[in-house]
Amino acid sequence: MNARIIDGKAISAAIKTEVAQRVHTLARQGITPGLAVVLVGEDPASQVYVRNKAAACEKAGLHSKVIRLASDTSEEALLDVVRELNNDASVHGILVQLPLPAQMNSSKVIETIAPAKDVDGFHISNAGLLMTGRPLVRPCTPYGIMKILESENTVVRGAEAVVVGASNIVGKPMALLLLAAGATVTLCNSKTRDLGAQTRRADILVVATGRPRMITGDMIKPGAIVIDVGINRQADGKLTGDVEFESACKVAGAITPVPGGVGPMTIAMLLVNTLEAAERCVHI
Ligand SMILES: Nc1nc(=O)c2c([nH]1)NC[C@@H]1CN(c3ccc(C(=O)N[C@@H](CCC(=O)O)C(=O)O)cc3)C=[N+]21
Repeated sequence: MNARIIDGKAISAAIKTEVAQRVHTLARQGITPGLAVVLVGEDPASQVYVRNKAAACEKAGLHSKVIRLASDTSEEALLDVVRELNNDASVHGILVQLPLPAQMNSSKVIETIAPAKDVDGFHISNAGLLMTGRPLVRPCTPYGIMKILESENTVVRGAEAVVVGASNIVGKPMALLLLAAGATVTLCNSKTRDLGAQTRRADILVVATGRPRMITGDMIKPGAIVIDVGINRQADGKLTGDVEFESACKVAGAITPVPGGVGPMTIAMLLVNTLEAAERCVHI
């Protein structure tokens, strides 16, 4: 058997087209959705992501600005920038690129962002709303994965879903979104005993560990849908996921590639979250 390769670029393009239409509708009411991305330091990977986000905004008709701060910026100076953006009516979404330099307390920075402008969905208030089943802003990567499942017509209700990796950014919100959609969810972490025994039960397997190729074909249930969140740069410069693609393809029913899978969806959902933050300004 050979897995169907899920085209995250195509799914994200369709979402971005829909965003562009809704941006056009808002424009008639005199509102242009605005995203502010704050980048502290010169991490080259972060620079690439930030450029991609800005380009995607421009293409969909959103306004975006990037605020670049030196890597030795103090936490208080960054908090001042965030507070200023909170008070800026032209800014509907604020994203502080992670990871932050060591002198910064990321939680404190995230908790300073106004929850309604927290388009990453990382603020404790958005995390709490998601946990209690009335989400406001959903984290972009898990939200994008739900859109992939929808686009693949995957039956989530009643399915066995296994999430590997329990981060606040991907694993935990992913588990909550799958649970809300009716899946039976197992959330694995780095201490999980016999990981393969867990992953082999999964109809839906989401892997977000940051460990290149750790999930191999023998750990996958035949016919499963496999979602690879990993983006690992190899020595040869190429990207690889957290799933060993070649062996996984022989067992899975469908699989997301890296690149071209989850990554583009994250950006598309960032646009959706920013658009919806702007739409909420009209409705209240
Ligand atoms: N506050 C915050 N929010 C984030 O959402 C956030 C962050 N910090 N820090 C870094 C990670 C990483 N991230 C990616 C987004 C898109 C791609 C993406 O579009 N990837 C393409 C190509 C990537 C390439 O070629 O380098 C793909 O997978 O096809 C990747 C990674 C968002 N992040």
